Amino acid sequence: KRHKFWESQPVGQFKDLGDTSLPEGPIEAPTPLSEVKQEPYNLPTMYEWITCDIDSDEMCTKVYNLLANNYVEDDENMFRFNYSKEFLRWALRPPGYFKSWHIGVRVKSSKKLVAFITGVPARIRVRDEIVTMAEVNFLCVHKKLRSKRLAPVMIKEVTRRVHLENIWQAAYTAGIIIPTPITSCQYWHRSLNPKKLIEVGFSRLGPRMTMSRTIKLYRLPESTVTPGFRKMGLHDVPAVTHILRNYLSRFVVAPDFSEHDVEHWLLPTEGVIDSYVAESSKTHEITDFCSFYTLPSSILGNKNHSTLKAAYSYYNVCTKTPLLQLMNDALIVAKQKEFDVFNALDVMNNDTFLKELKFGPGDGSLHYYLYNYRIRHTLKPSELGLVLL
Ligand SMILES: COc1cccc(CC(=N)NC(=O)c2cccnc2OC2CCNCC2)c1
Repeated sequence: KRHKFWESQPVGQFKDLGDTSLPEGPIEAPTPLSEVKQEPYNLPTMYEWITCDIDSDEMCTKVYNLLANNYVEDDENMFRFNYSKEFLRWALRPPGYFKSWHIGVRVKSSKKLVAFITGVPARIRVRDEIVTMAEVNFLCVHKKLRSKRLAPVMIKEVTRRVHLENIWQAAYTAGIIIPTPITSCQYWHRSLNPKKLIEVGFSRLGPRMTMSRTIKLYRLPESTVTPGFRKMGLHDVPAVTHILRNYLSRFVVAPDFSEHDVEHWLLPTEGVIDSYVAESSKTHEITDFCSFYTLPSSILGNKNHSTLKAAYSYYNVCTKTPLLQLMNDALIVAKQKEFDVFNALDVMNNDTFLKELKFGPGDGSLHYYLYNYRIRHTLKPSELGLVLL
């Protein structure tokens, strides 16, 4: 398949798959900062670049509305991600973030925001190398401006601004296959509110299943079972960082989280991120940890429901409690918080609980990519320890 743009970029090329003579690591060397293009790429005449200050409620609302109306839909165009403003502020302002990497395109005359792309800095370990990368996300072009080849120029502009900060690698995901996935993950869904999921067409009643039998199948206990299971607090950051770093060290690609990163990414924020620890009553040590983020979807064209409340598995670590039991407790608290569905990818050790906890396979894949970094062999999802938002 012709990938005009991606065949011009420093990414693994399909033709290179299997060529073990190519070294693992950066594909192109950094260029001297003086040689990085100083001015923004050209846009079609009537459009201009803007840096989106998401601290401003007005700008954050414009970004929210652009995404809510034009961002990723499922394959059957029945649902569209509906990231909240609080979620966007959390996702885009981690330690060391750059405002200049929150990039918008607007119509010069009307000042209407018509496209968006972002990067946030992250230290990512690839095998034994820790690489500071940009995590690129939220690439969105207004539905009315599709096929104007805006996406390539937005990708080049975020790349240019990342280069200006002396960062030369990036990580990103997509639901489509472009050159070249480092791994391809399956997504799985665990019904929490099966009646609503069937009403809105997210799920279908199984063969030889009635609605009441289906509701009974997915029923969960009212309360969690793990002793010492409680919400994570600020004072847990050092212990959570310790067990999380140890756990993530097992994977080929994983974030290199500091305590400061854990404080940002994993401390509970209402309606954005939920995280729980299991504290031993005897030793008071933190033995386990689970977390999920809140990403609702708009339901397109259902007369009774407008929003699907979805939880997405984030990072989970077990040192004492069986992962099956810890994740069942995560399902229980998600149900208590009235989520309709709990989603997970088959990354890390998730495949050990998905089927047993009654997750069903989703109808698509999520592909992970690195920019300007070659991985010698495509990874299995279980070798990946990175969850993007
Ligand atoms: C249910 O509403 C949807 C609205 C839009 C798209 C999809 C399907 C889909 N593409 N799902 C995922 O990509 C996905 C499924 C399970 C876990 N994480 C996921 O994506 C995350 C991570 C990548 N950025 C989007 C959120 C579903």
